[in-house]
Amino acid sequence: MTGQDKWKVAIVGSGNWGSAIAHLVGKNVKARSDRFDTEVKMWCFEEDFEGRKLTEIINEKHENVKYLPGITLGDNVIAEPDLTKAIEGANALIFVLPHQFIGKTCEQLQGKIPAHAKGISLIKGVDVKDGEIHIFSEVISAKLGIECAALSGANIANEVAAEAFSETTIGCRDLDVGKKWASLFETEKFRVAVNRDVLGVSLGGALKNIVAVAAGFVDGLQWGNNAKASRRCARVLVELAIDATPFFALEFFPGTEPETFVQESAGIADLITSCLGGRNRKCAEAFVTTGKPFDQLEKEMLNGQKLQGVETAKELHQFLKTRGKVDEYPLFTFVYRAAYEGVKPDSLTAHI
Ligand SMILES: NC(=O)C1=CN([C@@H]2O[C@H](COP(=O)(O)OP(=O)(O)OC[C@H]3O[C@@H](n4cnc5c(N)ncnc54)[C@H](O)[C@@H]3O)[C@@H](O)[C@H]2O)C=CC1
Ligand SMILES: O=C(CO)COP(=O)(O)O
Repeated sequence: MTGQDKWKVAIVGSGNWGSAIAHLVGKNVKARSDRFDTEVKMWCFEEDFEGRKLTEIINEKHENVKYLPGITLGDNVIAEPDLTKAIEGANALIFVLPHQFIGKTCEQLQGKIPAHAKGISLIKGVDVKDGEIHIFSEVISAKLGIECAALSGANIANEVAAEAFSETTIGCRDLDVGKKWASLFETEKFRVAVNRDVLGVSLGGALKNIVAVAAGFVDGLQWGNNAKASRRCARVLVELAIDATPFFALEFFPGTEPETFVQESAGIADLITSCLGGRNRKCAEAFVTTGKPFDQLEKEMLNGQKLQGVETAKELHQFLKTRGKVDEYPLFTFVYRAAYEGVKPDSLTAHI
């Protein structure tokens, strides 16, 4: 399949971001029916909501009442609880799940996707196993035997769904295919840039989730605005983040283009929006103010949505340990130790 063929789209995932994307894609496939089949199936991990199946409610109300209430999905977006049925006949697959679920989901899809199909990963995280690290586009490609691009940016889902202005980046090795993906997502208010840097686009989104946790600690500590702006807190966090992310990317993912972190929405822009308004930041602030562990805060504060930052900090820590590099990434290591080993968030300034 090339950028010229007509695409039939399926969305694998239906959480907060998955549903926001379904809102955009549902509209775009109708408006661009010369390029896309107008029906979009969206796989939902089935659950009960107020005594009924969530998929039934979504298909009746055209709204994901649990993960994106108040936003219409369009009657051409069909929620489907059976994964195999959801992807049947599709040749363009959008993967948008919390990163901890993608491995098992791909295993269920093995042998069911034609080799000419195209994939795109909207997942922010990394896969760490047996001392190896991979971005999720690589995991999807390896497990399903299809080309897989990446989309990432400063994209808080509720804002994108409400059609507030946002930018994003698609990394795709074949630029024609990348442009076709862009035409599936782009609206006047959701601007899409395309480059070939699948690694940089993916790593910016994965690593900023850890930094957003540290930013939440700083907010929770309530040291005031002077401290937030000081060299040892916010500025150091951001400076370290700006350094550490491309440094990590170039060390372990050779071929990453460092400009992506500076120029693209998938880089610093996402770092900023996540440190200001993301779920990782919010729960990390509460971690400091309440003293509750992250898994409890996730349950109490996110209504089924999933935190990615502390999990990524743990996975990255395991990886850095196997490579003897823990001390070379003090910010990532600090977040791991504060989240899992009882290191006090207020010792941040001593650690970085
Ligand atoms: N929400 C946001 O603002 C943004 C999220 N992202 C990224 O997109 C990815 C998906 O995030 P969201 O759509 O927000 O998800 P979410 O955080 O809303 O997670 C809830 C989703 O996980 C599903 N789920 C729960 N248990 C499952 C299981 N065992 N197997 C499969 N699915 C299961 C739920 O059914 C639900 O659809 C993440 O990597 C996230 O970092 C990227 C940009 C913005
Ligand atoms: O990726 C995001 C914004 O671009 C969302 O970040 P959180 O998962 O911290 O909400």
